[in-house]
Amino acid sequence: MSLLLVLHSDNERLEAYQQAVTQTTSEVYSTLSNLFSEINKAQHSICSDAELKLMRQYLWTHSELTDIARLQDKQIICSASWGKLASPIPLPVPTKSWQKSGFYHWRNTKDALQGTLDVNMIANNKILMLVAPNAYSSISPEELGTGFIISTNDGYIPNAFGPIDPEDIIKNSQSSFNRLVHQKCGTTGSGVCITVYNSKPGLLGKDHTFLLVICLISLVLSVLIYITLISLNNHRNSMRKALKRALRRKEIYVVFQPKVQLKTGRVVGMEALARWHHHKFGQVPPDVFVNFAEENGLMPTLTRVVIEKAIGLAGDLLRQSSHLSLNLNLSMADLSDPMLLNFIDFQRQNHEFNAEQLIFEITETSASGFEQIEQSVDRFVSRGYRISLDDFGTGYANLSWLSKIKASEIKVDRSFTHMIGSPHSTHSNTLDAIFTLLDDLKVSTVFEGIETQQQADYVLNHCRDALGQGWHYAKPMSIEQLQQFISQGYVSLDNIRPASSVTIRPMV
Ligand SMILES: Nc1nc2c(ncn2[C@@H]2O[C@@H]3COP(=O)(O)O[C@H]4[C@@H](O)[C@H](n5cnc6c(=O)[nH]c(N)nc65)O[C@@H]4COP(=O)(O)O[C@H]3[C@H]2O)c(=O)[nH]1
Repeated sequence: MSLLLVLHSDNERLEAYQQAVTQTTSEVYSTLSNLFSEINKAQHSICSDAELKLMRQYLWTHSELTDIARLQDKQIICSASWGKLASPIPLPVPTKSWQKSGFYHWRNTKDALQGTLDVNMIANNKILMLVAPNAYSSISPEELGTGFIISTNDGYIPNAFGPIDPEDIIKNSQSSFNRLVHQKCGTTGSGVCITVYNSKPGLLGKDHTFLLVICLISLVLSVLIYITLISLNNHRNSMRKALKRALRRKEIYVVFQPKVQLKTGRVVGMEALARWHHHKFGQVPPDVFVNFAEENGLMPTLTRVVIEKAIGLAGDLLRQSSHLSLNLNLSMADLSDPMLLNFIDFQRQNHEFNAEQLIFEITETSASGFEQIEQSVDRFVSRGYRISLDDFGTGYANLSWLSKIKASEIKVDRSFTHMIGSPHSTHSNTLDAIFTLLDDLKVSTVFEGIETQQQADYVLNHCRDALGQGWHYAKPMSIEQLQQFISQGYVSLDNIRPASSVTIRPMV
């Protein structure tokens, strides 16, 4: 990520650098072409005092030049700095000549007058300009490894600066992982191309302080990640220990949520839901500790504790009211637990109620191991227990499950119930499809998560025999509250109505 940001900022900086080189080049080129035409236009006699005066005025006002000279027969005969020469100086061989325009160029050649400095020179048949070596100093790159190249459209390079052979950059002008290259042609008004490059993009080009800062930041981040992972691991470890202890001490407790027949408002059963309160972690949500138990192989114990507690609390009620059922949640691991059925039988026989009053909820979480699940379900059914398909509509293989698993109840996930009243047409289409499917299946259907009267009415209008569960009727509660709820009817508890105009009737 940080590398990408560095590369992005490298690109932006190179773009700005290209603009600066383009601007300086335009200025130098327009100065030179103005001077050529101004001196030509002046029509003074060659090397006269008037011409020398004019050349000096130009020289002093243009810092890009070190001298302006007058030529005759390819020899220098006077210059703004040196005046009339005692004897003419022949011009060196140019690096490049353009026959058509009559211009010559010398790149990095010894100054034709003094022979000391390496300069760039440009001339036509009459005038020679010596370009100051510092003409481009204002755009010398600050970045390590950055340079520029000015090239004409016939491939000649009048000026270049930077650590890499300019020919090499022009030949391979594509950017690569170790070189960023930007090239633009025709933007200076003189037809030349400006190429800028960074031969050390990304972290390669950063100075030691920058790299040190990056290393320190990475180190601090690694340490933070390490500490977070360690503390997460410690948290998991201490949670694992706490859950084990809670299971050993049977501190997991059970609450019950009533299941209501929508058309009569009668309570027909209840679902047992596990709860865990820990002095340090607080009230841990069941989704969390159930998953945690699954991941840590604690599921067989958790399921046994919940079943024992739920039957222990609700057993008498079930014996006295044979029309009531108790829903218990099972995980996939429980289905393949060979001793679980015997444990359930034992708990049930202690309280002497019918096997069919127990409904075991299973959730489709994976399409794998399907045959094994089918066999386990058959074992439960053969002992008289009932099976409920929980969270219907959210699993992997609803229809194939329905055709093979001997489920006597389907619990429609609350996400569907919550679509009721939604203005989206896709939601009402989905609901229509669910109701048609359920109508064909002819099994008992429970709508989970009914929270409003509107939802209760809608379900009842589409499915006369539907059962419902949700906060509209009651939230999960203790067994004492449940008994009171059943005997009084929920109207007196929450002051809410049953579906349509149905009145709730006290049970038992
Ligand atoms: N928003 C909304 N929620 C409603 C409403 N009515 C009921 N609920 C919640 O919906 C969940 C229904 O249980 P579930 O689908 O079996 O889903 C359960 C079940 O899969 C799992 N679970 C709970 N107890 C046990 C257990 O003893 N064993 C196993 N294996 N899983 C359990 O944890 C899940 C969550 O349990 P809870 O948090 O108790 O959440 C419960 C219940 O409190 C409503 O109107 N609106």
